[in-house]
Amino acid sequence: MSFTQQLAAAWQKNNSLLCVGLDPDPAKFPAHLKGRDDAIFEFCAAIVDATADLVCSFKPQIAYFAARRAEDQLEALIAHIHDKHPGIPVILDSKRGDIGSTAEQYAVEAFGRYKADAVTVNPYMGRDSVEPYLAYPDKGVILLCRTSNPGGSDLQFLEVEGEKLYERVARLAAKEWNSTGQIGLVVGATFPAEIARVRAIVGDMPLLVPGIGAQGGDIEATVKAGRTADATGLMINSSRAILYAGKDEGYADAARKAAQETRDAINQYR
Ligand SMILES: O=C(O)c1cc(=O)[nH]c(=O)n1[C@@H]1O[C@H](COP(=O)(O)O)[C@@H](O)[C@H]1O
Repeated sequence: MSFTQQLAAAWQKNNSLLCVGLDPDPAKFPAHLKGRDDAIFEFCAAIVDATADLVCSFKPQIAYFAARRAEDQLEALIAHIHDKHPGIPVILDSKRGDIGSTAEQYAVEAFGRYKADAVTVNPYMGRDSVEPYLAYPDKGVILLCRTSNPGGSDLQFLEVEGEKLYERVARLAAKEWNSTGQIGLVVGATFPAEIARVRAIVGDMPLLVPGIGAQGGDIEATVKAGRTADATGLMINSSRAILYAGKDEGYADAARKAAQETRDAINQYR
């Protein structure tokens, strides 16, 4: 099954547009996990098991694993999701962006090593930095377009030949690069007007929308700007607000409650 088919099935099955981001920071772990060799895996797997029926996808962020030499725990976590919660797509958030021959290696990393269903990619080096990922016809390739961070405007909002740079990325992605039909775009929840603009350019393409929760993006504005005619089309990511909803041994239950509330808040506006 392709990434977009898997995502469509997960939207339906769990009645959810919520993507739980897995950004494990050991400094924020509950005391009973501190000092354990497998703490990162244990922390994330408990969150995954507590929220898997409430989400349309999981998004592990590679830096949180690589910074602590915990890539083996990232591999184990993705295998755990595939094994215990089949059908929930895993987006590896690595935001790679390099020229073709090196991008080929990053694609092997994401799809061969980690067995992710989709990967985030920085397309600002152009077409040939995206193409190597499209050699995997069933895999999702989610391109940064209009990012949620304040500095995103420094470059992405520049006017180029009559359009904004992020609009050019959206147009190229939808009209010229999408040979597999598996491209998606990142648009921040902190910029709902631009979500609407991107939606108008790209049709039904899936949008990964981070920025609700800890970054303060507005759920109602995000959903109304980004939903498709069938009230799907979005993977609305929340990481810290779910992962660290609780501080003690009950953290997974607290994460479930936060995920449920977020999913329901999103569904209210679909
Ligand atoms: O590609 C991303 O996932 C991403 C793009 C973007 O524009 N903004 C953004 O915050 N992200 C990621 O989404 C997550 C947001 O985390 P929280 O702010 O804790 O919900 C982090 O993993 C970020 O790296």
